[in-house]
Amino acid sequence: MKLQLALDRLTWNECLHLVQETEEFIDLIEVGTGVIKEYGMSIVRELRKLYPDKKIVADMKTCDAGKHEALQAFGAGADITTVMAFSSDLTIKDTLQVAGQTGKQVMIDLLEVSSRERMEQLHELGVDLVSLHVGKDKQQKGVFNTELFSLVKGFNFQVTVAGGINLNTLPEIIKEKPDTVIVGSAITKSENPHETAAMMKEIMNL
Ligand SMILES: O=C(CO)[C@H](O)[C@H](O)COP(=O)(O)O
Repeated sequence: MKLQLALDRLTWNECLHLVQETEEFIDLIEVGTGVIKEYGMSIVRELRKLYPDKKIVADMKTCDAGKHEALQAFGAGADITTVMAFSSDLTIKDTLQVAGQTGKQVMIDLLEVSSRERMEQLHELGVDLVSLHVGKDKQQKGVFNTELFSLVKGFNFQVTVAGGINLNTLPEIIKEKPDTVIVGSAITKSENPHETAAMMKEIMNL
């Protein structure tokens, strides 16, 4: 099971510092949407240069102009780009095509999507990687709940999970055996990100 560090609502230097602090425990670095809006592809390029062997996710949250945005993310060195599940099928197809041509991957963000019918359609489109996600704003009403896994049960997707996951909720989540757990604030706002990331990785390896 992999640990993905989400870098959100942080400055450039904070991002670099946090990756440096947690490097040995994280499998993927996610450059968050807000960080991309602030610094563009430059910070993806910088992280690629600093961490040539780490997988990098550009959380583009693409919902249109799929080809262009996928080329942007992959061109900057990202291994994975994110596309919203509610996007047009054409957007999803285009990004999957670019990923296929470049040997990269598309992660479909299931934020606010709860229909099994859409899961069928995503499967038909050739999607293989999805993210069960409770958004930052909605976390005011509760963080990631394992009931969400029922949405993807029976599909052969690689599953990642995100949404306010912390040391208390992690043990229940890993029982569902997601491929990747995405953690942002619980590490980035921790007093000791190194220690928190280490503890999370240890729980995941149990
Ligand atoms: O995609 C995101 C926000 O849209 C975050 O990367 C994801 O929710 C993880 O961060 P946190 O653990 O702080 O919720």
